[in-house]
Amino acid sequence: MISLPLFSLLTDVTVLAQHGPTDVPITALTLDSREAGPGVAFCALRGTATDGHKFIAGAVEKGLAAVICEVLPATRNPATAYVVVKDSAEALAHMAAAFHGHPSRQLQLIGITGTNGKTTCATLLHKLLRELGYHAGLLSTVQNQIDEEVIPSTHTTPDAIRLNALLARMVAAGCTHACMEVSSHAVAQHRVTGLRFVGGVFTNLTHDHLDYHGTFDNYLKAKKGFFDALPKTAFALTNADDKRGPVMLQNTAARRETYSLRAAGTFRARLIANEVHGLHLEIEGREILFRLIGVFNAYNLLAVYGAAVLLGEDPTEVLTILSGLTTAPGRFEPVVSARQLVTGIVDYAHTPDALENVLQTLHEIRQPSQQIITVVGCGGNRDAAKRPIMANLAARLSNRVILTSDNPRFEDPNAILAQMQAGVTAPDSAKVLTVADRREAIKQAVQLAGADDIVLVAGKGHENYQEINGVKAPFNDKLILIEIFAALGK
Ligand SMILES: CC(=O)N[C@H]1[C@@H](OP(=O)(O)OP(=O)(O)OC[C@H]2O[C@@H](n3ccc(=O)[nH]c3=O)[C@H](O)[C@@H]2O)O[C@H](CO)[C@@H](O)[C@@H]1O[C@H](C)C(=O)N[C@@H](C)C(=O)N[C@H](CCC(=O)O)C(=O)O
Ligand SMILES: Nc1ncnc2c1ncn2[C@@H]1O[C@H](COP(=O)(O)OP(=O)(O)OP(=O)(O)O)[C@@H](O)[C@H]1O
Ligand SMILES: N[C@H](CCC[C@H](N)C(=O)O)C(=O)O
Ligand SMILES: [Mg+2]
Repeated sequence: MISLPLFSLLTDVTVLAQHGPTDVPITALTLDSREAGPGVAFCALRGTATDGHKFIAGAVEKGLAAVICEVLPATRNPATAYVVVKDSAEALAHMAAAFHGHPSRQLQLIGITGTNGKTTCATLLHKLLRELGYHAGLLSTVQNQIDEEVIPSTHTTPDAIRLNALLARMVAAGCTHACMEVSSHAVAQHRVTGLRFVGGVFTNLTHDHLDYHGTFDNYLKAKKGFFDALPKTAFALTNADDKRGPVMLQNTAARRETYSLRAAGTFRARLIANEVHGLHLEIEGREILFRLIGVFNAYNLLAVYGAAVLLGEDPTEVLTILSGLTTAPGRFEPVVSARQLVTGIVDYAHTPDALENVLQTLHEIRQPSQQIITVVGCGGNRDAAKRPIMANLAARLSNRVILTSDNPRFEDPNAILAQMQAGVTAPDSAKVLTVADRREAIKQAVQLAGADDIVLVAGKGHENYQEINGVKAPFNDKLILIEIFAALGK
């Protein structure tokens, strides 16, 4: 069990005031008063729904060792240490890193940020490092991994306590490298503050999460914040073809590197062909076939190639391994029916840009006779502005569309669907059906599909649940597609 004196956790924290004992032993950190108890240091965070400061008194009653807060409570327990800081989330991140012995400093830690492609790039880089022979960890939306051991993930980027605990487990298991996704929420909430990265990668920035960040500019600032905090020993690798790619490098101390399919850059690729069985690319003079499909994946592959070369790996060996890798679960994943009459594609496209890319890719690789039937929904309690845009795109780029539910959470599924329908233009409306029940929607799409047609089921990818009113019921697009193909004899 870890037990460290409070003062040793505060080395990197700017303390405004301190009351009570300073050398109390801390055996656990928490950001949730419900986990309070003897030996625990509770950080009171201001959240989106409530304020952790409200729970300080209740937590202290449970025998808390220390409280980290922005506002000192008027009544205090003399046996408890109170540490006043400017920003509790920032303080918590530094304390969590110190509590776990700064595991990021013992790893080659690479962070990947951007609207789309983080999971794909982090997963590919992890697979690549494993095939190069390293012990390596992964923190991603789909799952966390220590080498091949899978640890379920709850967030794209876990909170600072869980994050540092996971990195420490990686170090203990002998990992030399770790790849992680850095979400904009994580940057805004200081989940990654205090970590030492050897490299940062930016994929792209398009519409998402405006409900949380308020404006696109704030969303951009959150992503850029990650690059701004990179040390000068790190590399900062950005997508030169993305409108916001160069902005990411503006204020970073890190070594500035770029990748591009269209312009000059440290790492350059040329698209030779984008076909149903994969991508044919020329990377730095070498022509290679890859198993991933879609031009967007050419960017992901190039980003991963660049990161690996910047880590000092041999370019030829990296390309050889990359050419054999398959995509992350639920990312443009083909599901072919037993009798091969219909092709299903399960994809995690849950933003307008991702959906457009995936549909565009299907247009590029399909035979002219193949129809595209799209099943798509938009998440509840998430950015509502993307709903009409996604429905509009789906209708414009598909032969038929079934609008359905995707984790309605605490919203009325029919209200979400009405907002989606509002984006469909009158000429496209005849192509669009609305079926709130997702299983029924997938079934109707498969029924509509003729021989050889393509059914795209978008939005949930690897997810194995449908979240309705706070309850996650088992639901997996891929398994349901397989079941429906069998039931309908396709
Ligand atoms: C919007 C958001 O990011 N919310 C995260 C945030 O919760 P919150 O701000 O709502 O917290 P709150 O309920 O207001 O409570 C404030 C504080 O009081 C504490 N509290 C609360 C009640 C109590 O009795 N006692 C107590 O101490 C809470 O523990 C919290 O520290 O802090 C929590 C603890 O770290 C997170 O679990 C929670 O993630 C929620 C579940 C979530 O859905 N987050 C999503 C949006 C998210 O983070 N997504 C990103 C990116 C997705 C992507 O594009 O890939 C991710 O990285 O996963
Ligand atoms: N480089 C890319 N550019 C645009 N779209 C992409 C790119 N890579 C993947 N996509 C699309 O975005 C979807 C999500 O990809 P991925 O899971 O890799 O992104 P992510 O950034 O991890 O998403 P999240 O923020 O939800 O964790 C994919 O299913 C695909 O449709
Ligand atoms: N990381 C994203 C995932 C969205 C996936 C989609 N299926 C949804 O539920 O909206 C989020 O939490 O906003
Ligand atoms: Mg992800």
